[in-house]
Amino acid sequence: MNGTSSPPRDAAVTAGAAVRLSGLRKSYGEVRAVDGVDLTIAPGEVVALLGPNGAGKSTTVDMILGLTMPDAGSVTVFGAAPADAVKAGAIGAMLQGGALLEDATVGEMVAMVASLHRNPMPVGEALARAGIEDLANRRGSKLSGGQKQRARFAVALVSDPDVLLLDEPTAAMDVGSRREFWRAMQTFTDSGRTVVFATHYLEEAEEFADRVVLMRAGHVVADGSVAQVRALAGGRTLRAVVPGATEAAVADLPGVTEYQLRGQRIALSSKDSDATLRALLAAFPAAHDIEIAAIGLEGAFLSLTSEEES
Ligand SMILES: Nc1ncnc2c1ncn2[C@@H]1O[C@H](COP(=O)(O)OP(=O)(O)OP(=O)(O)O)[C@@H](O)[C@H]1O
Repeated sequence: MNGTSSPPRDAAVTAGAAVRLSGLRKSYGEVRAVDGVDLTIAPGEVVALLGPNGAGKSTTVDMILGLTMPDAGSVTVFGAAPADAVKAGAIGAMLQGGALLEDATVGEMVAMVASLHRNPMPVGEALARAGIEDLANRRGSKLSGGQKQRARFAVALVSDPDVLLLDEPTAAMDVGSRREFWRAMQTFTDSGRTVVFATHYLEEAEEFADRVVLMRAGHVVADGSVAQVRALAGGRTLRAVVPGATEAAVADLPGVTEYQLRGQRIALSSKDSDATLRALLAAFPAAHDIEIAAIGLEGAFLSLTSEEES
């Protein structure tokens, strides 16, 4: 788990990092949009950037893409400056409201972007991966919000990039489209590509990211696996009926941070519910009606992003 001043991971990862941000800062007038971010993302990681409105997610993404110049600090993408990585086709991006041509068809737009790159994937493949083969002949002006997002996805994919940066990719999609989008994304990440996405949908981070970077007011306030970030805010709750349970035995279970015992019923919070459950069943094999509930990323998110500004 890394905090705001996370040390670089081991040297090999740092050297071969897909994305490396070091001391990154960007202010707009008085607003410190990004205020000292250090982050090393390894190839193959799927990272969710989470945070409330104005946390600095889009500004961070824009700096990784070379669209915004940092005031201080550095960004490298596979060791190169963002502009060079973009030129080499190593980065694909899907931005909030990224422009699409009104009069060109989806197929034409994707083909146009493909022609700018040295080793693009076939246009048909990009359309298929984005799940919009049937929209190849539809003009930009005729697309729904969700379809536009998928057209942007095809555009982002066609250079066959090593890193995909997605700023709230599913914002305009209905539940079904969102699911399909993430299924398509899974195919992309299964091939070892790196994905960094900003989202407000906690469940998307929970379901699809290997790693969650929680931002608030330009800072990284938590960085780790979904389970780690959740644990930061209190872990999970476990309830069970446990014949023979005693206060001392419950208090002794590993990971327990607080507990209540009423007759045979226990309710506890644990920072390591797997260890707690194993020990509980070993000590009390007759335990039954066991329920474990995650505090949820939402709980962690709220508690970590609503703290008083330090
Ligand atoms: N071009 C700009 N000019 C002035 N202020 C800006 C600009 N871009 C961003 N900001 C400010 O910087 C801060 C961070 O904005 P940013 O868009 O990076 O946050 P975000 O986490 O992506 O938010 P959201 O979830 O609402 O998209 C905000 O206070 C925003 O108003």
